[in-house]
Amino acid sequence: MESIEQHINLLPKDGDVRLFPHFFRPEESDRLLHALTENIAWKQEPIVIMGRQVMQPRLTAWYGNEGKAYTYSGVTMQPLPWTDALRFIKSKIEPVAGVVFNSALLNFYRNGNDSMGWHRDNERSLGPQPVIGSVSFGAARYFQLKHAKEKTLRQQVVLTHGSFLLMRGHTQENWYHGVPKTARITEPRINITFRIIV
Ligand SMILES: O=C(O)CCC(=O)C(=O)O
Ligand SMILES: [Fe+2]
Repeated sequence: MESIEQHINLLPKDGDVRLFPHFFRPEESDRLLHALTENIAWKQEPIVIMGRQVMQPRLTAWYGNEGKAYTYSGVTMQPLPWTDALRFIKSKIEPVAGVVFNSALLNFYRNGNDSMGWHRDNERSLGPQPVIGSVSFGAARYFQLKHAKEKTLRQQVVLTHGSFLLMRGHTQENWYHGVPKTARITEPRINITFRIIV
């Protein structure tokens, strides 16, 4: 099994982010990309930014254990039950992450014009020092991190088809992350962030 110790921390301080670029084999990743594209209840949801309702620049879905509701921008969402593909992915990453996840936010980036703005996954419902397991399939996209206080501290990695990124420790307190728009990418990308709602 892959272990965290074989992978260096991508952050210079104040957090812990490890990347496993080829966590799932290419054929397995193709199969999972297909299953997730077809069998997830993808929706484009509105969000409120500075008092105005706008559509999110990507499709999303929320899956998890029964009873683990999730509140996001004032809206409480009930999770859909795990699909086979999600259960399979969860079972592969949990031994490496060293935790058992109970929910997942899924994002579908239709092309390079879809994105995720700078944010921290530091909601109260995730508890202190949350462990977040992020799995990606499809188009390779940049994943960026920037320190909350020291604006010159930045990190960027490419999240490829079948990669696994683990964020833990003080990362969500001290670092923002996001997925910028990218010109010329026409292929979709799916990302799943597995979480623990406490
Ligand atoms: O798409 C990604 O790689 C990032 C997703 C993310 O940050 C999130 O779901 O909170
Ligand atoms: Fe995030």
